[in-house]
Amino acid sequence: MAINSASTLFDKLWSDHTVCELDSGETLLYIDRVFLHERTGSIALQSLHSAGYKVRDARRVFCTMDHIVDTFPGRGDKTLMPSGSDFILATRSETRAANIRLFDVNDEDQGIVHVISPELGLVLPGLTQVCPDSHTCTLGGIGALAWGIGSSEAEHALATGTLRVRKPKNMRVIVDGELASGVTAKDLVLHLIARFGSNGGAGYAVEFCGSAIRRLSVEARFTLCNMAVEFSAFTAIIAPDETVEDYVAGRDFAPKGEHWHDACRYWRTLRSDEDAVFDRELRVDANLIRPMVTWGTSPEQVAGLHECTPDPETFAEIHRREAAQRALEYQGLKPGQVIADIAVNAAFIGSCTNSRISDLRAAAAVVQGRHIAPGVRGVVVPGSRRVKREAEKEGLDRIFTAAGFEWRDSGCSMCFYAGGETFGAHQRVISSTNRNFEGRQGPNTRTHLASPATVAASAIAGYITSAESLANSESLIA
Ligand SMILES: CC(C)[C@H](C(=O)O)[C@@H](O)C(=O)O
Ligand code: SF4
Repeated sequence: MAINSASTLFDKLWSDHTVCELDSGETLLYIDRVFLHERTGSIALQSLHSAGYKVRDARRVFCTMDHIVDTFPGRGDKTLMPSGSDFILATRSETRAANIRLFDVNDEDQGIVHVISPELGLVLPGLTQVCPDSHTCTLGGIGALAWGIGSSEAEHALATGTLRVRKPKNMRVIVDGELASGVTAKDLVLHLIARFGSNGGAGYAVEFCGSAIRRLSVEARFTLCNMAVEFSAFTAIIAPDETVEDYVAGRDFAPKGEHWHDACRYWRTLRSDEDAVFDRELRVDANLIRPMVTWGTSPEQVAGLHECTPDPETFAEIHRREAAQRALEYQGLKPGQVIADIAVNAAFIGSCTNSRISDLRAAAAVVQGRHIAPGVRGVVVPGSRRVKREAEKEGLDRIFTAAGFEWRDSGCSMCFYAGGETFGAHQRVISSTNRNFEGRQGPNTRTHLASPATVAASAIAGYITSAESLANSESLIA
């Protein structure tokens, strides 16, 4: 096959990990890291075990308890989800039998899978990492080639250290300009999905680049790449730079000494060539982005705070019209309602999208010295126990609890209804998570996705608002 000398970053990582091309048209890729969690990982391990296969190299496999485990302080193996502890116990015994490092319920490094793998330096720029979890694309933020797989693919990766994958096409999303103060990577990704649709990335590996991306912290890059799957992309990636090197340096499992320098030398080659050709290119002007909040039940049903819920009749395509009708009905909203006037019952700060220390700092900065509105329930769930400890060291927990929020232990918690805890039917939740599908936070619970700062401001106001509008309205009252 003729190889074009100019390649994209994605092509380079793909070819660096290619074991061979298969007759099926797939590529057999070398997998550097497999991550598991108790929801799907336990199933993959049990099935592998009962089929009589072994984990090929347990040193490259890690597992955490995040999805089903409760987040109440003092938690144990019992869960609100009926039969949840079966997953926990199975995960513990299977990982022990396979000699896999497990971040158990109360391990001090436990946390949401996509939060802990970069936090501990287990995933690194240029590595391939898979996990039976769709938000594995988060790790593209560090320059890793990471994507979510199914449980049976996880079995294949565990048994062989490789995976058969059909190569997606290349897309480049260039984000130039500067995000206005108070506008975050979450608003950026919601804006992208609003403009190009929740299907806009289907069939592509997306590289984010441009001046606005270079300015993002690594944690913000994780937020952006996290929602690549809500854009239907195979995955997303951002070329590692000095910001990434600073982030990785000194982490527990990061290379040290001479290995560190070798690693950095390799990471600096990890960029798309100037003349690399992308199959599709999109441009976004960061200056135009404002805080965004979803009104419907898909991340593409999203608008700026001062915009209105749409009138479904105005959609030309029938499927969009019907989807909008159904979404408004589920959400208990009418056409033409101003987003910023919608009252909320609950606020949730957490998830692999927005539960890192910078997210908690941003939310705490809004909450400080204020109290959540009467009747609103606020819950903050740090993404990992390390994030929790750091937040407590900085006194963020006290800011949240003084304002009336619950301060939890780490895990996925109410990002995803696992059959246990929920805010309840018809409760309207402003949430820093990534999915607003029907039932996502529990049967008939209504979800509005937003950045942590917007979630915090809305909890204080009792209705959807941005941090900036909250401050403005307070100064008017004062
Ligand atoms: C339970 C798990 C497989 C699922 C995923 O794949 O993403 C969950 O993490 C989610 O966010 O919906
Ligand atoms: S925090 Fe939410 S989105 Fe992330 S892995 Fe857990 S359930 Fe999935």
